[in-house]
Amino acid sequence: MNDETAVRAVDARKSYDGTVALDGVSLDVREGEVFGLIGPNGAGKTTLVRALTGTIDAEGSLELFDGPTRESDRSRVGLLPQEFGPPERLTARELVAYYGGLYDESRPVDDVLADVGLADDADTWYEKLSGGQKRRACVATALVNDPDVLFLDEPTTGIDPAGRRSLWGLVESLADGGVTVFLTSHSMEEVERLADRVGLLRDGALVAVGTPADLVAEYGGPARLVIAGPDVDAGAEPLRSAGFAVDVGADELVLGDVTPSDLANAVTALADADVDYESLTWTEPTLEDVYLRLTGETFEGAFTPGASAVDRADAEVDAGATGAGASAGDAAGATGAER
Ligand SMILES: Nc1ncnc2c1ncn2[C@@H]1O[C@H](COP(=O)(O)OP(=O)(O)OP(=O)(O)O)[C@@H](O)[C@H]1O
Repeated sequence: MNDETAVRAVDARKSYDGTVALDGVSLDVREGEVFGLIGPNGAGKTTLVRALTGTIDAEGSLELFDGPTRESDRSRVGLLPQEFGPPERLTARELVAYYGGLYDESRPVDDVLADVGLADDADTWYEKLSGGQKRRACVATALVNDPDVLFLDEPTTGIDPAGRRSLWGLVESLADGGVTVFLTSHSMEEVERLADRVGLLRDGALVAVGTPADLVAEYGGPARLVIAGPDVDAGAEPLRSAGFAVDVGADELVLGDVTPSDLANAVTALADADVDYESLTWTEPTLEDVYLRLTGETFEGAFTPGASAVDRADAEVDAGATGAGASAGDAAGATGAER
């Protein structure tokens, strides 16, 4: 990454028949940076991608490589639109070759197909590819001109987990090679993994921009401990007496602002009160929490399954082994938790 600006919007505005899609968006993306754009359906992500790539007109200043988007060198730009319906009666190879033919110079088609994991399906009709394979073929059309800036509008929708990971690896290697990537996605895992910085769009306005870690620190909220089981509500009062803030849900207790050093105390309070439970899950905030908090979206039981769950047996063993004065390190170690 360097300090040159690859993508810039200054006060970008767009309305469709009275519907405000972009309400004054300003952002800069540096060369070699992976920028992730997130936001609810209808927030304006696709509209911003279209404005930045010049596929729609918008008010404000839209720039690529320090010049107006409309005047930019198209051969330096790759675009995977959210909706893309190429001719079906072409093989994957012919499709990518067709797009390659639109440029004076393009990459060898088979190399591009190999990059997206379609080497073995190069001669399959587009219409006979699976949904995920079609999406990969579409990604290949965006790569064939070897772009310096690549716009990917929900690239992994419909792609299976292994294919998704291989596409993530591809994006990472493109970024390592200096390609600027502007990515929209509804997968917080994808954005958290790939993006150097993330922007959250809501109602056409950019409400937060930062590195995933900074956004999580600022907006993610506290770590939580979720205690689950049909009889756990009996643990609410003992845990409150032990100093925890406790929310009682359906077959679960949610303890807010729990640090690793608090875990053993919670286990001990449950054991002392003879409360039965099936699982303990300690969860650090993630980008998904940031998203939910900043968009105001929520859903019943909106607790992300933890990265660090202990089953009851392990918890009891650890509580028993360390006694009432269990150390923070022991408890955190039992969950594999990291701060
Ligand atoms: N061609 C269009 N004509 C009329 N309204 C449109 C058009 N394209 C988008 N809109 C409206 O503009 C707003 C932003 O849409 P946009 O597709 O940019 O959102 P998005 O964040 O990409 O959504 P999603 O996550 O569902 O893809 C929405 O209210 C949408 O209905």
